[in-house]
Amino acid sequence: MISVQEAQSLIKSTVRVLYPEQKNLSEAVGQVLSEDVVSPLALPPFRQSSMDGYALHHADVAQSGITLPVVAESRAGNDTPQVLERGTALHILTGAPVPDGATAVVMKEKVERNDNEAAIQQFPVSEGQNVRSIGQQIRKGDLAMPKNTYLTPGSVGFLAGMNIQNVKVYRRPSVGILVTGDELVLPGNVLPGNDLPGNGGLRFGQIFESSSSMLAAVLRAEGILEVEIRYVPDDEAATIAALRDLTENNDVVLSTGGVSVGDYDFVGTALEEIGVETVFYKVRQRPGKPLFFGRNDDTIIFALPGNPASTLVCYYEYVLPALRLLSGRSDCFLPKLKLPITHAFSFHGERDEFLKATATTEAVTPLDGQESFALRSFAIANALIYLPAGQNTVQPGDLVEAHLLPFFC
Ligand SMILES: Nc1nc2c(c(=O)[nH]1)N[C@H]1C(S)=C(S)[C@@H](COP(=O)(O)OP(=O)(O)OC[C@H]3O[C@@H](n4cnc5c(N)ncnc54)[C@H](O)[C@@H]3O)O[C@H]1N2
Ligand code: MOO
Repeated sequence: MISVQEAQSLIKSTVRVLYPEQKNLSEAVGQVLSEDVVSPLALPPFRQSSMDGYALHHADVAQSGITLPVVAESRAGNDTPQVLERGTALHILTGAPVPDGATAVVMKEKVERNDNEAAIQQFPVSEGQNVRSIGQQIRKGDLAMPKNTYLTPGSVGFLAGMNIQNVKVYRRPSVGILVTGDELVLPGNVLPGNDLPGNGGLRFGQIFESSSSMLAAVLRAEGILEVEIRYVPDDEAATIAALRDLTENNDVVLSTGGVSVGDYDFVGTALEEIGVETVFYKVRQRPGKPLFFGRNDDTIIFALPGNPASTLVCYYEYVLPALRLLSGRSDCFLPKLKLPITHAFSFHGERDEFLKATATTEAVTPLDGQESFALRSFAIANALIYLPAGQNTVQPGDLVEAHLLPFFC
């Protein structure tokens, strides 16, 4: 059994970034640039007014109240270059080209307009005031965004403003999910005769399968939509066949259940049978001890423990970082904050604990119902508290490490 830190560093050292692809800019948000983007033009491309007002030569305003004739107008979209004579003013609107000869724009609120004259109620007027210079944001040929930058909506807007329509980004992984378990019934798949009052549609011994919807949901939240889900009973041959198919067809395979030591846990045998190389098996943590991580050619494989809360903790702490590394992100782990805990908590044993919690920027509260079979606390959690085995008793106000889930805002 290895530590949480050893497991996470093995993931970092094992996972290699996927090859890049050309993507339409509008579809590339959330992906990582695989090459530098250089600006093909200066922004702004011409001298622009940043205010509605009057363009003039700043030296023409020798005192407040000076009056200048208004000789022309420039509005946004004006495509005719203009020249301003000394001693005159030009009515200008925000975003419009500033004429040659004008060195400043005085905002409308500081001007009294009478017919064709503008009385400037400001002194002094400084050179360059309210004028955006050519290339003030970026010059032609400058590095706009370096390789390995994560594309946010802001990045998309910035690049669109340079007429960049396609970008080269690291590919997102495709994911195969293998769900194992004889006891599982797919939601919505209630068999005739089973919908007896009071049993919710289940036969004795059955439960509704929840982990595949949950995994598809966290993958969707990460922008991963290429997801293939296979369901198998606790049967060795079926598990081997499905795992082999998924491993051949995907960058990442996640299995749920059947990875512990039970007589009907066939995932371990199947992994061995198809030749998956073990990177680690079992992590000193609760929940999620029987986590397996391995690789087979270009595919990485996580066998996630079946208890749904264990599945999700392992997803956030190990699978998500691996998916991000594959996609070219280096900031792959959940962000961490040291926060005071609001309630006392203690545990026994030698495994580190991950507790479902609600966090604010001020404090973190462990939730009731930490058992690994239950998702009720996870349903409202926005953080995990990480307590190493050495910190097994905490009092209100003690600082603990909170790992913020992607939904923490
Ligand atoms: N003798 C031992 N028994 C167990 C050990 C151990 O060390 N020795 N470890 C326990 C721990 S910790 C965990 S976690 C589980 C993991 O076992 P598996 O990965 O083999 O999971 P299963 O037995 O198949 O399922 C566990 C539990 O979760 C439910 N489940 C499974 N898949 C789903 C799903 N897709 N949707 C909803 N619920 C699911 C399943 O019905 C079981 O209740 O092993 C312990 N045992
Ligand atoms: O890890 Mo098990 O995940 O303790 O229930």
